[in-house]
Amino acid sequence: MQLGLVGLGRMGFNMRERLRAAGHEVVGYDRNPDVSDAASVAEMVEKLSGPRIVWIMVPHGDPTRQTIEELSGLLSAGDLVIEGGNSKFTDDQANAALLAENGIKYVDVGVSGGVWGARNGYGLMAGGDAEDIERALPIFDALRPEGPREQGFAHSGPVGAGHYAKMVHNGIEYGLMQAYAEGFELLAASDVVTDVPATIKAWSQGTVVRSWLLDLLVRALDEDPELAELRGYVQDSGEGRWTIEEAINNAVPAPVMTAALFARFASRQEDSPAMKAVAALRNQFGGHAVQKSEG
Ligand SMILES: O=C(O)[C@H](O)[C@@H](O)[C@H](O)[C@H](O)COP(=O)(O)O
Repeated sequence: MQLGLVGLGRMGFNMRERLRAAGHEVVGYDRNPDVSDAASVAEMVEKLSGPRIVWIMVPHGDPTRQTIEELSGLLSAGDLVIEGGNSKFTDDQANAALLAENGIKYVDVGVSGGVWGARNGYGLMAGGDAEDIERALPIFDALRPEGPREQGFAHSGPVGAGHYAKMVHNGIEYGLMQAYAEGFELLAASDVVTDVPATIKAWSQGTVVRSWLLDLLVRALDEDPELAELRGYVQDSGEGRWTIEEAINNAVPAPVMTAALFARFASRQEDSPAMKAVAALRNQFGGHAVQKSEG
C-alpha cells in the first residue's frame, strides 16, 4: 500500500521504517531535508496516486491544525487523512469537518509505544467510520505488534475515540509511573532494604506488579542505581491534564491520576509558595519554627 507521512521526528521516522519493512511504499515529508522524501507537503502529495492516504505525525495543536489545513487544499474527495499525533480528542471533530468540506475522510489514531515501537510495534486506538478504518487496516497491521490484531489495535469508536482512548491510556500511564516512583523513593529512604535496584529488578518476574514500565525502571536503575544523574523535574504534554478535565466533566473520581499530574507540577518548583503559606500559618498559630529562605 502507498501512503504519505507528514512528520519524521522520533515517532514518524521509526514508523516509516516499520511500514517500509512491511512492504508499504511511504513518501515521507519533514521540515528537515535530511530525512524528507519530498521538498514540501505539496510535492509529497504529488508523488501519491489516488485515492490517497496521508498519515500526520507532527506535534499536537498548531502544527497539526496547519497540516490539516494544508492537506485540505491539496487532497481530493475520497482521499483519507489519518491523524496519529497526540491531539486532544476535541480537535478531531474540527479536523474532520474541515476536511469533509472537500470530501476528504478522517480517522484519528492514538499511537503508543514511544521509541520502542519501531521494534515492538505500536499499540493503536482508532476513531472514525468503519469503511475508513477498514481501508487503512494494512497500515495498522504493519504498525501494531505481531500477534492477534485485537491485542494491539482497536476501532474504539467514531472520530475522536482514538485520541480519547489514548488520553485515558496516558492518564493511567501517569498513575502507574507515580506509584512505581513512590515505591522507589520509600525503599531508598528507609535503611531496611539495602539493595534497592536488586529488589526492584526481582519484581520483574512473577510478582503482581511486574510490567513493561517496571522493566524500564529496572533499565534506568541499571544505568544509574540511585538516579543520581537526574533532576526530579518532570514535564507534561497535555494528555494528563485532559484526562483530569474529562474526569471532572463526567464526575468520575480520579484521585490517582490527579495526584500524579500535580506531582509533576510540584517537581518544577524551586520552592513551594503553598508550603511557605503552611509553614507561615503553623508559625502563626503555634509558634512553630520556620526555616528562612536564602538570600
Ligand atoms: O504511550 C506512549 O507512547 C506515550 O504516552 C507517548 O505518547 C508519550 O511519551 C507521552 O505522550 C508523553 O506524555 P507526557 O509528556 O504528558 O508525559
